Amino acid sequence: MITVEQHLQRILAVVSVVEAAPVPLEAALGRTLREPLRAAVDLPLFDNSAMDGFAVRFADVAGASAEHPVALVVVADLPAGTALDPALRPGQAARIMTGAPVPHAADTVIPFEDTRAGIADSLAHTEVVVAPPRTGAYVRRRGEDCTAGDELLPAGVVLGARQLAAAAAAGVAELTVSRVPRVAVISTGDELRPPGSPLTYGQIPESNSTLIAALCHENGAEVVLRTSVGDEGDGLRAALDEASALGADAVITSGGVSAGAYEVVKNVAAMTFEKVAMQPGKPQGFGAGSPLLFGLPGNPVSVAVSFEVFVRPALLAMQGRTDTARRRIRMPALTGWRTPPGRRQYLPVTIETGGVRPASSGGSHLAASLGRADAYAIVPAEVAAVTVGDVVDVMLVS
Ligand SMILES: Nc1nc2c(c(=O)[nH]1)N[C@H]1C(S)=C(S)[C@@H](COP(=O)(O)OP(=O)(O)OC[C@H]3O[C@@H](n4cnc5c(N)ncnc54)[C@H](O)[C@@H]3O)O[C@H]1N2
Ligand code: MOO
Repeated sequence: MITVEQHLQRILAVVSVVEAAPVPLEAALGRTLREPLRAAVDLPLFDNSAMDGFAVRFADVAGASAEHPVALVVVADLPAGTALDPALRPGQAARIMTGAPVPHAADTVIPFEDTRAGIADSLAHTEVVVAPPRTGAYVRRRGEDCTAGDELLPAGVVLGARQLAAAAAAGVAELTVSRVPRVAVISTGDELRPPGSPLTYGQIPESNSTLIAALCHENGAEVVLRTSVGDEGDGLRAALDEASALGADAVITSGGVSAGAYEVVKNVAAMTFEKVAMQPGKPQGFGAGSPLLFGLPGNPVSVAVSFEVFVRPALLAMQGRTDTARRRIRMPALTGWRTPPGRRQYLPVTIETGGVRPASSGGSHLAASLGRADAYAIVPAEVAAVTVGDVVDVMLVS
């Protein structure tokens, strides 16, 4: 048996990064950034007001209080978007709304709440009844967030909502991102029928392609072919040819890689087969050609775990992602469980207050229980059992 790291290393050693091209922000969600995002403008672009109120000269209002209000003459009205920059003489103020440019002649903003009449009759005069805490109060300074040319994101990060919003805010309309990798998903097994179709004795619903396709989408890849083939005949060979014709970057098969009499993937696909010291996911096939071939074992939990451990890092590396590892935390076990001898365990668990609890007994066929899991507990090969309170590594997947 080889270790998880050995198998992963062999895979990552032959992954090549797909092409990159500029796309509009609307098309960039979930894609990997390939050139750093640099701000096109200063943020904020200009000194502007953080509050609805009055732009004032600090010196005029420094001594204001309820007992000694300071009366100011309002000489301008500044909504957000205005291009006005009125001059203010001593004793003068400009009414200003949140986001409007603060006149160069002002240095401080007084919110309506700190004036006697507030917004009422605020276009001609106002009386300030609370002194601002300091010069510059409620003024959002030009460039305090970033200045034009600053690197806001490095190449290699995935673009989510917050990253795209940062680009938009910084005046950037296009980002250079990786092409979406193309994946073919092939399930194997005579017993498989589409979910929901009538089943005769011995048949089961086909679920691995649903799992793998969803995981591909979650990780930035598109599924260009999804099919199920039998254990005998030319189905697998034809599906592999079709995957190549469709320009697949990777093919992910499930089933047909262990020690039985009808191991179609083992018989047909140009893969090397290994036993990896993990449970589930022991039998693994991999083909280093083009497309890359991943031969995952058929058991549904084996598929889910194998995808996380081997396929996901490869798909992310293909997109140029610098961080391909799932986030791991350490949490106590809320109940104990048994572990397989000599193999690293990846146990589906639920995260609860104060720790993790097994989502199943650990059998690699327990597909329904997998629906409850939001993480995998990772237990080293040399640990024989986990007891309540033991702190375990937990790989977060949702
Ligand atoms: N004599 C041995 N038998 C087995 C070994 C072994 O070392 N020696 N390894 C076991 C382990 S561990 C695993 S994991 C499985 C892997 O088997 P295969 O990859 O050959 O997968 P199949 O036999 O085709 O299927 C296994 C299991 O999963 C079900 N399955 C398959 N595909 C799907 C699908 N698309 N959707 C839902 N369920 C699927 C299938 O019906 C089987 O129950 O081998 C052990 N045996
Ligand atoms: O290694 Mo298999 O994936 O345990 O069931």
